Amino acid sequence: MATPSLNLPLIDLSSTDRAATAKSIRQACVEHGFFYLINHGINDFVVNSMFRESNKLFDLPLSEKMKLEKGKTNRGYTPPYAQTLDLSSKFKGDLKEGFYIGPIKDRNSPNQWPSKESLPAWRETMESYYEKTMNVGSRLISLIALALNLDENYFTKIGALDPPKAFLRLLHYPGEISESDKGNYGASAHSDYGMITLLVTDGVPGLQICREKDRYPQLWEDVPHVEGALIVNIGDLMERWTNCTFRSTLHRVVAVGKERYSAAFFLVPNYECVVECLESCCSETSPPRFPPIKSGDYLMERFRRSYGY
Ligand SMILES: O=C(O)CCC(=O)C(=O)O
Ligand SMILES: [Fe+2]
Repeated sequence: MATPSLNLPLIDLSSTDRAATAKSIRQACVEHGFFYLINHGINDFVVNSMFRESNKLFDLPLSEKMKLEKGKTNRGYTPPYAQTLDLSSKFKGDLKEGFYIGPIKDRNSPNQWPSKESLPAWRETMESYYEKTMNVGSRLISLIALALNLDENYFTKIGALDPPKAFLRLLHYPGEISESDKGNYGASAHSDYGMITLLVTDGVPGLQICREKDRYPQLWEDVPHVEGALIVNIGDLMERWTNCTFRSTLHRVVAVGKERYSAAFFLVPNYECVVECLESCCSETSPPRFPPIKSGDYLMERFRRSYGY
């Protein structure tokens, strides 16, 4: 049976009617946990430059990339099979390789960069993409606060974005796969861990979502490419904050026999921030479903399990 395709909502970040935009965001997050963001202001040149440099990094020999291997602070290169997003997967790991870039100004945990000799424009290009996406993410978070009937600066005021914490993960999925990897995934089924994720892809298909995670059998639907749009999805900590009013939707990347590049920007709450049910999302009849948890504790545990350490 062919996989159905979805018509996810389109949210226009340039709209001056913030109340109407917040309303559309609320509907998208309640119904899908995924939407397209258009008119976000990150121009094609910035996105294309990011992909061009990302391509160059993944083209380096494995031995070169392994010199930049990610440590426990989550910055640097992750080879194929390093992570298994679906903890029930029978394969030795997901097919993707990746590269994490953390907060640019974080002096305690510096990023790793390829040498200027091998990739002279790399760092500058990635820092520029990171800053621009962070800016879009912050604007979106204030609209999400409005969508939750909160003050637009709510998440900044409670320290979730102070200082902002986000990881840009460049991803590369192989085209051809070996016999033993038949049935394996580029990225196996998972939901993201943080507040929101802002994703761009090179247009090669593969991303699918499953809206009802508890339904059996699961129904997976293709997320079509929309030129120029970012794909935004809600993460698990936002789902906890909203007492499941907003959905953190299960998704995966299937192997389509074609090489694929994407870049996921994970906006996560500052590690010191305590995530607990928002007042606007609980009532006597709908009490909090999760106990309060420190963002850093939650995220470290999720990372640890997916990387098997
Ligand atoms: O590459 C994609 O389209 C999705 C990646 C993803 O879901 C992730 O890295 O969390
Ligand atoms: Fe994801």
